[in-house]
Amino acid sequence: MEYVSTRGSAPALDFEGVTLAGLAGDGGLYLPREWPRLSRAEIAALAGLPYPVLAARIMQPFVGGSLSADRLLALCEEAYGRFAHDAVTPLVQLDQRHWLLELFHGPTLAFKDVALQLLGLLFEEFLGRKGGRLTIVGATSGDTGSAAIDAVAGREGVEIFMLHPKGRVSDVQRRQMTTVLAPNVHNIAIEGSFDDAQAMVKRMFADPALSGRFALGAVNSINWARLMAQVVYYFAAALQFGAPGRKVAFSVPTGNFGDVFAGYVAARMGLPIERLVVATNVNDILHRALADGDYSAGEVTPTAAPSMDIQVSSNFERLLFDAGGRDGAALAEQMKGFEATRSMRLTNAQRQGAAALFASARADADDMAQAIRWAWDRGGQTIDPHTAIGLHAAQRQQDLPADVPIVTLATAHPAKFRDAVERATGFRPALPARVGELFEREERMVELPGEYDAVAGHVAAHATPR
Ligand SMILES: Cc1ncc(COP(=O)(O)O)c(C=O)c1O
Ligand SMILES: N[C@@H](CCOP(=O)(O)O)C(=O)O
Repeated sequence: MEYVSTRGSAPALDFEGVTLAGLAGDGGLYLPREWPRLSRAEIAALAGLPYPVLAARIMQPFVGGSLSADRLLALCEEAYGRFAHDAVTPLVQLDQRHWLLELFHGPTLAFKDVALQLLGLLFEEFLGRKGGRLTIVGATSGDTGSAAIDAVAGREGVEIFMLHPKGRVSDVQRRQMTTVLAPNVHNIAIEGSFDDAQAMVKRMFADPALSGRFALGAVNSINWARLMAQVVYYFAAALQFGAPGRKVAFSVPTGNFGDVFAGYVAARMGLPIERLVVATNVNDILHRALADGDYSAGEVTPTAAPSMDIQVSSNFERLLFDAGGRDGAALAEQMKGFEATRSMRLTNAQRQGAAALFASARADADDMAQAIRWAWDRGGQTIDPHTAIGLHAAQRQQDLPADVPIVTLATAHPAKFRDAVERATGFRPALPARVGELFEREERMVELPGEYDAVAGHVAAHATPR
């Protein structure tokens, strides 16, 4: 399998290459040159497989010659063996129509674990072969940070510098990062928003002072391997509803467009998906882009769903490339314009390509609280604010055919955001024992101004050269 950049000029790489590279050298994001397709019979044959086996089967065409089938399966068994539910990503029914796909049974209680537990192992595998080292630079609005740190803490040959927006993640999210005291973990709280942190990370990849001295790697969903691992749970859910014989719709709480793009990949592989609903909070650039073609970023508004407080949504570029006709040179121009003005219009081809599968909806604070209460009224089901935004959007899809179930992706455990859940329901969810005594532990992080030179200088001073 060969991977190409959305901006057309970086060299094509194999799976091992894109996993270690993260961002493409031309500033674009890697995608497979062609989508592997599964026939209806091949999809039907996947029903009933244990999650790690299903994961290895779905991912093998993307991994190609970089790992043998046996080795990939062994890594999947190790990664998903750390989940607290046998099904890994279980389905829960809310009513006749609405279901939750619980993605938070991993070690850090968010959907990010599904991909990052595997990515940590892939880094170790590939670095072990080459004998190199990797300096990971990442940005988080709360969940990627803790999942990535858990996946790489203490691993040989890897160090991680994780930027988060100071004061804009929940206490549980912050402590899940800052109480990991392994020497290869560096937490940096910056003044500003997640968008500022993400822009700095992308700039580091293009900065010869850093990329020349250190082998930079990515754990954000700019790294193709993140998305690849997330494709699996769309298959796992749809198979339980009778795929390929029955269609399913998914509602996805969205920020950086990685999770919902993984659903798009599943559809491109042949999984019959009726609709993908992009659910946003008031940071609604994606809702505006899909509804009327206006992709213009405003200031980020802090909300009770902080992990979705994002305006510049990295993976949207992958959709614009694929749905818009895969013209890398034209997209590079379009993205250059966006980077200069923070605004662009989608082309007709991009809008039509997206409209074939995607719908969108936006939820404000009241919509979110109402959705949390609605689930609570269904037998005391607790959902977190991000999941609630997805559920709100799912409930707006009244035009779906009556026999199509709609599955909301439950992206975080409610206890990660227990203040918001308690405000909406009066019930305070307890943290599962597997995260330990978070509030008893020492924290370690540095605080830096939201200035590139300060942050890049800190990384350069503390990272280990290649
Ligand atoms: C709990 C939660 N829900 C939803 C999202 C949005 O997912 P994505 O950025 O893949 O769109 C995130 C962060 O990415 C998250 O942490
Ligand atoms: N919501 C994310 C933001 C980073 O997204 P990613 O999927 O690109 O890593 C977070 O919680 O950190």
